[in-house]
Amino acid sequence: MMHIALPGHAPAGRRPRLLLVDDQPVNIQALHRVFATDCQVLMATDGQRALQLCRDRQPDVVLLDVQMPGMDGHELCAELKADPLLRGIAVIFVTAQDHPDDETRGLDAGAADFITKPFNPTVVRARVRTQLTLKAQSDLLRELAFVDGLTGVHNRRHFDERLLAESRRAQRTRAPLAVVLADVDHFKRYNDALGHLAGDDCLRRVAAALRSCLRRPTDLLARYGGEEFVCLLPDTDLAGAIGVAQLMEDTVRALALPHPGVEGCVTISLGVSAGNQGTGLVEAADRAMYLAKAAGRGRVSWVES
Ligand SMILES: Nc1nc2c(ncn2[C@@H]2O[C@H](COP(=O)(O)OP(=O)(O)OP(=O)(O)O)[C@@H](O)[C@H]2O)c(=O)[nH]1
Repeated sequence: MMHIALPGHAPAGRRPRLLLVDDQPVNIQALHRVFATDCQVLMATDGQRALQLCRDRQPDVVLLDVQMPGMDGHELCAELKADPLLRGIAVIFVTAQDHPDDETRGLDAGAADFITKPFNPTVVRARVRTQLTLKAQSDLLRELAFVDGLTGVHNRRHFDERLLAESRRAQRTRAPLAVVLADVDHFKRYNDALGHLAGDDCLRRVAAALRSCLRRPTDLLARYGGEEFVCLLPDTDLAGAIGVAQLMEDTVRALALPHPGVEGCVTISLGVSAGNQGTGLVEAADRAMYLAKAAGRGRVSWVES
């Protein structure tokens, strides 16, 4: 078999992740042999299990049998394309049918390509490689679109998307989820005293300090707007999140950035909330942050949910 190198630039440097869906294990085995060396291969023999794997493991490409008992390939493809968190997964239908109407139906449902059985391994590899390259490029563009230009941390759009995904996960697993909001104190006075360029530099240094406080790969820091930052901490309860917030307060204070507007140094006020579902967490953290402001700034407050 001619060897075609598969792109290795999937998100976070991981190997491309492929999901094989077919109700006949023998077909899955045949495809598994083609991709086992280059890809992380996930397998499912029914549509429901495949959908769950898409939610839990976010494959880059799905090779999907059209005819399956229960949820068939078209239904699964429609489910994926209707979900904002899953619609980026490229779907390639693998089917015994080669009637143009079937192909049109599949492409209309959002499939990226079509492969007919019995398949030629070299052709399948080439087609999957094309989809993996396109997927890696669109992941890169998404990544760039999700970064804040001033500070280099994620932006609010990315936070909102991750909050939705982590909320679903927290509800499913009953794991706690925490949000920390951090706002630079008297930042208007800082800008007024030193100018906007110095203000921008201050925001960059605060962002770097906040980022240094996050240790887990699943923790997320984003610029929420202006001089406000937000952290999403999966699998973290209120006590854990208060600890992270306190470390952030200490770390920014330790920068000892002079703040002429208050005759002291730059501080942040933080609000913390935690719960089993994302809805209301940001609002609760915002309320807590205003409590920290009202209590004198440069401190952490929290609300139980
Ligand atoms: N330099 C700079 N300033 C910004 C940026 N985004 C927002 N700001 C400024 O941040 C200031 C926020 O002011 P306020 O919302 O009144 O809050 P504050 O002065 O920090 O006061 P407290 O939050 O009550 O401590 C405004 O002057 C904004 O212009 C930015 O990207 N760069």
